[in-house]
Amino acid sequence: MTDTRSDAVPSPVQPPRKPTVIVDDVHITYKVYATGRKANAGDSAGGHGLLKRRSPSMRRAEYVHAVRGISFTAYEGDAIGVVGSNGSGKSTLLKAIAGLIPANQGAIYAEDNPTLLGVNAAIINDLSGERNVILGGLALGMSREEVLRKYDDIVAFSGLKPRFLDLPMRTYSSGMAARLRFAIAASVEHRVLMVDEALAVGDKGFQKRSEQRIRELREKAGTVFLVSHSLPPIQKTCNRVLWVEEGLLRMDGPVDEVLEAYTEFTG
Ligand SMILES: Nc1ncnc2c1ncn2[C@@H]1O[C@H](COP(=O)(O)OP(=O)(O)OP(=O)(O)O)[C@@H](O)[C@H]1O
Repeated sequence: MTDTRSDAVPSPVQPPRKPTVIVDDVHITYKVYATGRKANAGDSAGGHGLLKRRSPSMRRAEYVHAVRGISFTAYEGDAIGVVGSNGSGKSTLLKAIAGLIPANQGAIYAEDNPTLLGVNAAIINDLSGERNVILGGLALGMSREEVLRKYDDIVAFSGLKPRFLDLPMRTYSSGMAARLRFAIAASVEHRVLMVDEALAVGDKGFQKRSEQRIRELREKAGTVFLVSHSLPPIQKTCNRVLWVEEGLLRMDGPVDEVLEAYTEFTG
């Protein structure tokens, strides 16, 4: 439509921003089998219950509608904070964007393969930190030579003392393991990187390095999603925030505006 008003000021022409992720009316429902007493009410004919094999028909299926019709578009250069109460559907949404769980309804279009980096990301606990760096790098598409070239930087970024690198990862604290995972993932340039709570685990130095890395990824026109219950990392790195509550997108907008409303909501 043409603006015919004589006082209309022509806006400067901006190059169109390129979408990297389009989430279109996505619904995700988990089907869970309840194993509580009620669910096993028909299961009382003999046996001591706990270890007894139950046929699926005897278990009560329940449905958790974790994401209920969320839509938004992310663009290159966006760093998007994702906030919301516990259990509101943030991780479920990111897992679906990463292609780890299917949407029951709606569609997700993503450029490249979005990488989800979570505190629970796969790591082989019986292998040493060193082996995990190499395997993790290979899994992210680096060549062996590339991983070896970046190895020292990855370890330095993680802030782990080198002696730990020879030990199996099961001997690491959860914070140490999360730092190493972030360091591995941050060594690759991602078009779409999603970080779920990983920044909350490190000390101040690690948090600074992580925030800096997120800014760099964003400057290189990647898209970063950052789920966090701690708001300062979002304030420091993001240009936009999605607020998810009870599976619905409650707000999508500039950082200050959304965080102000969210803080008011959470008290
Ligand atoms: N694997 C699963 N099976 C069944 N229900 C699940 C599963 N994962 C999550 N849920 C349920 O889906 C809903 C959303 O969970 P989700 O983990 O996405 O929330 P969240 O916003 O990331 O929470 P938090 O901030 O506590 O990490 C919750 O009700 C949760 O109980």
